[in-house]
Amino acid sequence: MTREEANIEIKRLSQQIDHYNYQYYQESESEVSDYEFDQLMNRLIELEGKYPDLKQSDSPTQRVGGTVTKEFETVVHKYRMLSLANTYSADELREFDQRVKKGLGTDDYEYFCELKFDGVAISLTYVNGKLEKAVTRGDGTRGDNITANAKTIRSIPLKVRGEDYPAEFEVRGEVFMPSTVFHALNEQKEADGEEKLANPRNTASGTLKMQDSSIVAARKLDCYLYSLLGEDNQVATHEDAIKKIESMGFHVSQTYEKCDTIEQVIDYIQKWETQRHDLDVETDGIVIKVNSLDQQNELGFTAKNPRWAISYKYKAESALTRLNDVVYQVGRTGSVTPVAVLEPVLLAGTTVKRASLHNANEIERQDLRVGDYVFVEKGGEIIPKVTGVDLSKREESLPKFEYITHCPECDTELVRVEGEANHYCPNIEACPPQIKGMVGHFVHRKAMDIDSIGDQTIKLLYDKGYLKNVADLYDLTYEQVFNLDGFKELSAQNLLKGVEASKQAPFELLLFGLGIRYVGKTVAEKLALHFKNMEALRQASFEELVAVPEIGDRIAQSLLDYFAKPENQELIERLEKAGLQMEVDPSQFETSSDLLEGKTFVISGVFENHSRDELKELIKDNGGKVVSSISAKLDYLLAGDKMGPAKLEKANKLEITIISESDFEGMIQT
Ligand SMILES: NC(=O)c1ccc[n+]([C@@H]2O[C@H](COP(=O)([O-])OP(=O)(O)OC[C@H]3O[C@@H](n4cnc5c(N)ncnc54)[C@H](O)[C@@H]3O)[C@@H](O)[C@H]2O)c1
Ligand SMILES: [Zn+2]
Repeated sequence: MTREEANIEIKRLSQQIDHYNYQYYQESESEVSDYEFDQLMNRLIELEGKYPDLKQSDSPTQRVGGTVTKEFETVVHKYRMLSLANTYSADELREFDQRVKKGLGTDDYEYFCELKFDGVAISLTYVNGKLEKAVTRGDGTRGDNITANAKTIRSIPLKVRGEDYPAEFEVRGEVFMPSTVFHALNEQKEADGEEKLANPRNTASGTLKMQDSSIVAARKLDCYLYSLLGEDNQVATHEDAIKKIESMGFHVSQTYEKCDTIEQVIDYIQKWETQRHDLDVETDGIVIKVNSLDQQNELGFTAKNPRWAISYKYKAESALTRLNDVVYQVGRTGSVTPVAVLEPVLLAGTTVKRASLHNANEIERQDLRVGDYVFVEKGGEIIPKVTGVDLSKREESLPKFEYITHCPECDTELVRVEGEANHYCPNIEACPPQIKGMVGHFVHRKAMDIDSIGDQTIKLLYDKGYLKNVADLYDLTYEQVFNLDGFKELSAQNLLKGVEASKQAPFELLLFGLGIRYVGKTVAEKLALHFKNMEALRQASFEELVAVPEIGDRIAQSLLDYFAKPENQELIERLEKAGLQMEVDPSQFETSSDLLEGKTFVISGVFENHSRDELKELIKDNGGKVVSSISAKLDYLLAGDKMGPAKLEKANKLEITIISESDFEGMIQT
């Protein structure tokens, strides 16, 4: 390689890495696997090592990858928040150990091993035992002030436990979304016909950057702390620090271990390689730290990493195999997903024949072609995925891949919604998987709860031509059901009993059961409570819809589209004739009261449990009034986080009663 070639490659790699960093930290998206990313970074480090004079001062090898955003206040870190050097090999760990030994001039040192939690780094500052601020890592020097969001995380104490804490200290840790929470969220997304989230890390990262803390609160994030900083901590080792953090009431993972030698560290790594999958947090490796804080100081830092720590990353298992075909699945909502059909290959102990391909963009980005040799990876997800193409193995004649234009099930031309990656089959009324999916959704436990009808029965009914939409359920006759494969007298009666009982299901469940795009369970509840009955909802204009708290443009438009279709109107008429509940049960209105009769409120700041719109609604429902400016006549200032100082001052001057969200909740409790 000539110097000129090296120069070109360094520039290209830097640009690529900058792009992936931006996507990862700013947009919370991974376009390549961490392993691929780390390979690019290693290549850049290698080239810069060979040609030191070509190294740019702002090279990604010299900087922490993140940036600060405009949406939050910028805070300068008291102690810089750095990255960790990383490795995928035991030999490189042994080299790290040699460097530590040399740097300290002794072999009298210990290591402290922890799992590397795959979330978002956070710094929490406590003054006099109280949480003062929570800041993201940002570019390492400056981060985003996300205190309001961090306060919604239950395991972050607002006040530390006990009396034995330093006057001012900082703890650092990783905010993450527990795997169980992530999977539940995705199930909900699927049921609501929304695009699924890629992984817990990106979801946690995206959630922390939301402007509305009440959504953050609903997302149930968690946080493990793994570092204590400050002038007056009175700890000599990292181990002491972890124990101290724990005694102050912070959440600490119980997976750490102290090791005397690097070989013990390697044992620890092996032990957790498989066990880590049983934890309710995604992990991508191990962090190894020199235990003594004095020795940490002695070793110091490079521009980007501490010299006293390193991370060992587990490589996702990967295999190379031939892509034999691409087939397409049509989901309940008509969304089309491509699936790779592979030459069977052994991966992580199982034979893999199919893998997910995400979407058309992804296929195009990878320039994937049938006949290619592709890399298949099994990460934390259960379904393996295609992560790349081995271009060196491509036959010259392979034609470029063409994504289908028509539905494989009903041959309707596919559409693509702007801003969304997937194609859709718009033929909701007659596309077989969509009909079966719709009925499956309707009878689901969380919707109309007709447990006498499962997927198998739906298929039988559909194949006989008895079921073209959910209203047909209420026209089923005993003879039809009795004559189905595998049905007897009792099972047929049971099925019809279940259908009959569903006529009493509450209106909001029916609304959810209809499977209107973006109308999930909570949205259905909100709409039902607001409009009270089907007719009012059907008549509602776009403006009236978006005026309902938490109903955005997208949901409103979806409802308008739904009710505009004559076949949907007909469906609803049939359901009404069959005797289903078309209005909410009046006993539900008893939440409202006249407890706040005649009282005026100003709402300011950001709240933990409710959005501002919800608070407004609650005040109105209980007879109170929301006004916009503070005057001497005002009764209450309902104050959340980030309230403007001017408002506060004015309220204090006029001696207005300032109440918190929980004070308010107390006021409307009956
Ligand atoms: N796929 C992509 O597009 C892409 C893009 C950018 C970065 N990345 C990945 O991110 C890595 C670099 O990111 P980084 O600098 O945020 O992280 P890092 O891998 O360099 O590790 C540092 C971070 O580890 C975390 N951590 C978790 N558990 C810890 C523990 N027990 N002790 C200390 N720290 C712990 C902290 O958040 C800390 O900031 C890359 O190596 C790559 O794998 C991927
Ligand atoms: Zn179709």
